[in-house]
Formats: sequence, structure tokens, C-alpha cells
Amino acid sequence: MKAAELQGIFVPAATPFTQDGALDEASFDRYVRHLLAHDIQGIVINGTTGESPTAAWEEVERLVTRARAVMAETGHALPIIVGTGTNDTRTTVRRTELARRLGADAALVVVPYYSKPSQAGIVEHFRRASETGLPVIAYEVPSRTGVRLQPDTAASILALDGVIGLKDSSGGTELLEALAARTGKPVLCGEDADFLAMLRLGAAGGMLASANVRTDAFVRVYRQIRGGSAEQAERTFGALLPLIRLLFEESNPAPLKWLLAAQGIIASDTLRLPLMPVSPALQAKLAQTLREL
Ligand SMILES: O=C(O)C1=N[C@H](C(=O)O)C[C@H](O)C1
Repeated sequence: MKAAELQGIFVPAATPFTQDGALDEASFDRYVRHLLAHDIQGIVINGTTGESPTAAWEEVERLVTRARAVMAETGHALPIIVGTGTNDTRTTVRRTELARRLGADAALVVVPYYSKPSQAGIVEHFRRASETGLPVIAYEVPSRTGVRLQPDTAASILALDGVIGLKDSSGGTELLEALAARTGKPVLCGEDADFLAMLRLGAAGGMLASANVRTDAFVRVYRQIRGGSAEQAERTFGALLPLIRLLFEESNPAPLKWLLAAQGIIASDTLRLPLMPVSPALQAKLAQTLREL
């Protein structure tokens, strides 16, 4: 995958489980077929939305194999981006190599969480991952990692040959604006509520959990901005905002999985602990949204 291909809407897939918590491949196949019916630019497997903290690597490999098979059956060849980042550089490098051998198109590598490494340590982490030969998309999400990329650090990571872009879930537009004059590489919005603001400031697109629902409307927002129809984009996005807020009212991907299951796209909204199903109060709000979709 090349940097120039990081444009448009990328959908991070949820990982369907059966009620007893096993990987539900039949649901995943159906779900991928559903996603492929929309004009998206790629699918992410094992992102945050895919419950990467509790997915076994063997399961990730199964999902990549299934996604590729469904694409072959339906005549699609969209990029498959695989979450390979952990807080351990060695494991991250090994997973990125495995993903490359499996035929992934790019790796989504999160800023190493929990250890609170120095900015220099973070750059080194990405250098090692980027030397595997699989294009890397760096993923900045300080609310989850506990460490924030400084703009200089993000620019150094983006300057690495094997890094093709950044998914920015930092919240707000500061990092994007700081990077604007310093990198030609694409920045994708990873903070759903900021999608429109970031597109306006030059983001190349979005990698958005909420684009699993009302996918076509997210594609429309992107196209409207690219086509210069800012007012239309504002209206389209304004109509999506209540849905986005609901999807993040409790930890992603719990609300999303509830909606996918309620629509029959996946069989069950089962999550792996410590994530819990959505509360009854949120379920009632999601059920109302479902009637309006
Ligand atoms: O799975 C992802 O990739 C995303 N994760 C973010 C999160 O839950 O923190 C949200 C974003 O929409 C995509």
C-alpha cells in the first residue's frame, strides 16, 4: 500500500464473537460482505474496534484470511490494514512481519501504551516496525495509550521510509495543524466527532468506527468536502453527530456491536471481558436510533 492510497473512508471492523466468546467467522464473512457493498477505501482488522487487546494473534490471522477470501468471492480487492501494534517493540515487529507474510497491505501500529516511553523510544519503536517491509500507519490515541506524540516526534515518525501515514485520534486539530507544513504524508482522522473539522484542515480521510453505521453518509461527507460543497458536508455531518455521540457514550466497540447485532449483520453483541455489553439505558437510545437509520 502506498501513501497516496490513504484517502477516503477506512472502516475498522468489529470482531464478532459467539455467545460463548469464540470467534464467529460466519458472522465475520457476512459482515465483510456488508461492508464491501459500500464505497470504502479499506478495512481495518484488529484495530481498537476489533478488540485488539483481547484478540489472539491466531484469531487475527483467521480474520485476515477470511476477509481476503470474501473479497475474492465478491470480486473486491480493497486494502486490508491489520493492527499489529503492542506496547512491546519485539512483539510488534514479529506481528508486523507475520501480517506481511499473510498478505496484509499495511499495519496499523499504535503508539506504545502503558510503559510511558520517551519520545525517542517511540520513534525507535516505529523505526523497527517500519523496517519489516510492510507499510506502517502510525496510530496516535493518547486517551488510550497514556502518552502523547509531540509534533516533532510525529514528524520524525512520518519521515521514516516505511511509514505511509498517521491515524490521528488525539482529539482536536492541534497535531494535524502542527504537521501540515512538515509532512507530505497523509493524516487520517481517527476521532469520529472531529471528522469534518479535520477534513477541512487537510486530513486525507477517516478511519472511523462509526462509519460501520451509515457508511454511505460518511463517504458523502468526504466527497462533499473534496468537491468543495462545505455547506452540504456540514449538513450531512451534522445529521451524523447524534449517532457518533451514542457510539462513544460507552467504550467502543460495545455500542457499535450492539447495533451491528440488532441489524442482524453479526449474530451477537458479545464482547470479551473486561469490556461489558452496553447498559440498558444506552440500549434504549440505540434502539431508537436503529428505527431512524
Ligand atoms: O478501531 C479503530 O481503529 C478506532 N478506534 C478508535 C477508538 O475506539 O479509540 C475510534 C476510531 O473511530 C477508530
